[in-house]
Amino acid sequence: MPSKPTLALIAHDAKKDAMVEFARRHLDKLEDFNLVGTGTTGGRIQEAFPGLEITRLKSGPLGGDQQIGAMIADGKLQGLLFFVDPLSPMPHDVDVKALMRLALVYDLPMALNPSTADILLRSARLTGLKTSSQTPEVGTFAS
Ligand SMILES: O=C(CO)COP(=O)(O)O
Repeated sequence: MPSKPTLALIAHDAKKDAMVEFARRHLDKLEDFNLVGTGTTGGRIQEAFPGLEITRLKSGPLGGDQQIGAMIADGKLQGLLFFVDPLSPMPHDVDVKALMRLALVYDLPMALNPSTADILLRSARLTGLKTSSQTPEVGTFAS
């Protein structure tokens, strides 16, 4: 039996309630994935839903975004739900940007707000049809 696809959940502080609410709406569906999350986001989800397994990485500002970026580069992630706060300055803005950039480089399904995440989670593409292990065309980066 194929292993479950891996889905990363990340939310900035102002969006953490929205992420918990999103998880509540999709609890059944989320069980179809290996879940990983940045430290605080993962903690909030664990606290709200103790039966749901989620691997917690470091907190975003302490390297969690970069850990998830590395998973994308290694082909270990099939989807990213990243509820971004567009109204607050972030000390780790460069990490946020780098993570989104890798999701774009590898054409990883990525949702940045709950309404798009609702759509993405319904997509068959996310449930195992795609892996992010393809290396982008080297020519893409030629100067
Ligand atoms: O800062 C984050 C993403 O950029 C999220 O990290 P936390 O889930 O640890 O708050």
